[in-house]
Amino acid sequence: MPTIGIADTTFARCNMGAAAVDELKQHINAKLIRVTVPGIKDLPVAAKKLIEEQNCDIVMALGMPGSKPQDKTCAHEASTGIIAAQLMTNKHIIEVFVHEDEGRDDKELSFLMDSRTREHAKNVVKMLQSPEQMIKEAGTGQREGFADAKPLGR
Ligand SMILES: Cc1nc2c(=O)[nH]c(=O)nc-2n(C[C@H](O)[C@H](O)[C@H](O)CO)c1C
Repeated sequence: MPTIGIADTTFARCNMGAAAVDELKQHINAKLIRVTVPGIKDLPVAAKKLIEEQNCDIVMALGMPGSKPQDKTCAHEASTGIIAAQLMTNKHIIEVFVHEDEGRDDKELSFLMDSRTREHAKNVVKMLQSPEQMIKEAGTGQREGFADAKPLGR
């Protein structure tokens, strides 16, 4: 049985961790280990600890960068840290970030945070259980949250 780590933040304005747990439970029989940290810059070490200390096979790193310039910088730093943690551990850490200004209003932001989390949870299940399905979807313009892009058909 695989072990999946879920790391989320208190900074986010929706409970992304709960959405991930709910979606994963619908699709996979796995041990789920959840941690919550203050913000996205705390996610890299949280994910690394889930992999190294809790033996997670894969981790979802969930967060909401705010809309201010300093939040954008923070998001870039957090992403760099998450990539470094992946390289250090040789495990995937699926970064699920929803920028606060991606939604036109609170309703759309809430929808996006939930739907992007859930669609990436399904990606995690596929990556663990049926990587061949990911290959089938290569180049199909998949987008998590909003509508998929149109494939170019070549
Ligand atoms: C400026 C800033 N912006 C964000 C953000 O947009 N989203 C987020 O989740 N967290 C932010 N933080 C907090 C940091 O990620 C971190 O939690 C603190 O610096 C403590 O390590 C900070 C400090």
